[in-house]
Amino acid sequence: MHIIARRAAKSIDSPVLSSLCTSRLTGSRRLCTMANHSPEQVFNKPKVELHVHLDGAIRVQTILEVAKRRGISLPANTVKEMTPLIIVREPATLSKFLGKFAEYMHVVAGDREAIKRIAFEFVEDKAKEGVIYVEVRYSPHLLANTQVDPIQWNQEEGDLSPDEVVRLVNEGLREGERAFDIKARSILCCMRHMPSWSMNVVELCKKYRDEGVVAIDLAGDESLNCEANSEHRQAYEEAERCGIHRTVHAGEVGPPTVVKEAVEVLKAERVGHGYRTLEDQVLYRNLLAQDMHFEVCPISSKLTGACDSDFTKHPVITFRKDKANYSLNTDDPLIFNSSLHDDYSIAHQFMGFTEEEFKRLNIKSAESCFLPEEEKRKLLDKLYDAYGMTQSTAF
Ligand SMILES: O=c1[nH]cnc2c1ncn2[C@@H]1O[C@H](CO)[C@@H](O)[C@H]1O
Repeated sequence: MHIIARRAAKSIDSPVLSSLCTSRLTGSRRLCTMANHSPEQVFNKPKVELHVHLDGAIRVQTILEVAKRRGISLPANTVKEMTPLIIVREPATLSKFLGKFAEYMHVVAGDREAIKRIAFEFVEDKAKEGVIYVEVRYSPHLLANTQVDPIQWNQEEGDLSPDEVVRLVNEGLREGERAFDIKARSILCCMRHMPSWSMNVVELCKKYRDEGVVAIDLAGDESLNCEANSEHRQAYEEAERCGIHRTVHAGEVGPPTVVKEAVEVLKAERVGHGYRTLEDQVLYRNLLAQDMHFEVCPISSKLTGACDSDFTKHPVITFRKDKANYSLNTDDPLIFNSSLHDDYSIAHQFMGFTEEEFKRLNIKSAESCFLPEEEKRKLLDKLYDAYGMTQSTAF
């Protein structure tokens, strides 16, 4: 099998793989040993990532440096001491996981330099993982300290608006693209518990659609609000009216009705996670027939408690068997202490993914990305080329 490229890689000693594998809740020992000691990297080829949160993908070192510069005291001063305070090691709940953002968001929120920096460094980190196209998402309101009600993370009112946050992230991503030769676009998140922000989110999507913002998302705790509030619905209606692309976190921990609503009411073109779709076979078959894209995040789904902690029972195995349209993504690599290589390794080692399937899912990801058609075509050509395929031999 040619799937494994022999190369020294970060994933070799990946803390997440060893912690996931030594967990009593995970699969077999043989696979664990392989994950811990294998000097090999799964699928060392260009990749596309569609579901990753900017504020869940910050470097711990950056958090420490920004805190120091701003005179913000943290409970730890080194990466080694700070990391355990931020990460989730064992399967928890989505609500508990979301609480982890409070450990560090106050450090970067409201700070222009930090926001631009995290966007730039994000692109560098993705380039190192072999990602050639990424769509990164965040809530501008969670990083602002004015023109947002309520101001988050106990910040004092300042002068950084959600609008300026978007401009700063755009700049950081653009500089990252130039420096690391990959393409990065962004998705702006509405938050389930903050419907009053949503119209502003869609307005920002419209304003910055020519500067790298490609879509709107609805994130946050689906377990608390199963039905989208009318303000979210209005924002999505406006997005559709203006041709802004749409994705929605749905069926991660919420029931299949959330997925149905996302697709039928919010007119989502992709589903964030979507695991619980499988509980409604009629809905699932319909979505398969529509070639709906599922943004799957394996490690995340275990640590948020969204899926069974045994990876050999993961819904993406069914997606693969059914030749569904899905991507593999990290979601929040900071909090899961993971990398995209780790997610691919899990898919390979516990779910039997082959090189053929990795190629197929990356091509489906590119087809489902929110780039304009011509740019999408170029991205697809790059992948076909890197995978030694012509379009006629495509899946
Ligand atoms: O897996 C997830 N499910 C739902 N919401 C999430 C997940 N990961 C992050 N966020 C939420 O999205 C916000 C904007 O990036 C994050 O601040 C977090 O609250």
